[in-house]
Amino acid sequence: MSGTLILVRHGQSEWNLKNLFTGWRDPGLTEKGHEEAKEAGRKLKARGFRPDIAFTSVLSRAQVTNDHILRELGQEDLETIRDQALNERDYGDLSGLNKDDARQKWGEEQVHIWRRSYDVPPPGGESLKDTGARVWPYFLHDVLPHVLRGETVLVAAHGNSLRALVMALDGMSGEEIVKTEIGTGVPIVYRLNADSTVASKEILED
Ligand SMILES: O=C(O)[C@@H](CO)OP(=O)(O)O
Repeated sequence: MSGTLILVRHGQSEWNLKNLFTGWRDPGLTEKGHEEAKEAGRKLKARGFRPDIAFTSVLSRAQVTNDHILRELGQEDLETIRDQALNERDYGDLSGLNKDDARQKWGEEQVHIWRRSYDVPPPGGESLKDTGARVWPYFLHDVLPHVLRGETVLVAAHGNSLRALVMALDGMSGEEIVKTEIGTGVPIVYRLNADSTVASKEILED
């Protein structure tokens, strides 16, 4: 066995609450979102996790979530690497639109395909496959080496950048990933083997 990889989606954002496609737009967290992020930190502290390094995106909702977690752990000065590769999927022309309005305009099925399919991109944006094509190489090159050295690594990111990561780690098919949702502020803890396969996975839900 090698190290531990902790994935956390940011707490609820203002645009999650307003039901808007967000992607690379940069709204802040709601009160509930701040609380969810702190709770993620408390859960990790209660289980004795102490990250050696943290990674996050260049979007504030993920960075603030990372800050809350580190503060709860008493590790606010921990080295944190920010990279665009961990950003949310780019929702292209859908960014800023209301998801219910989009369903009215294009139909329930089409909107679900854009939101959850593996390889159908929304107009002007990234499919999950496109998102994985930047998240996975970054993970392999920058994040995984820390885990394989036996470290505990925190990644605070986004619903779809984490879906891409989980899909690859769990070896899911394009059909399986359609049903996979990542909850806001819910830590997902992987222990990886020395050959980088998954030894165990635990979702720290209430
Ligand atoms: O709007 C977004 O960027 C994402 C995450 O909030 O939404 P969805 O769950 O529809 O992929």
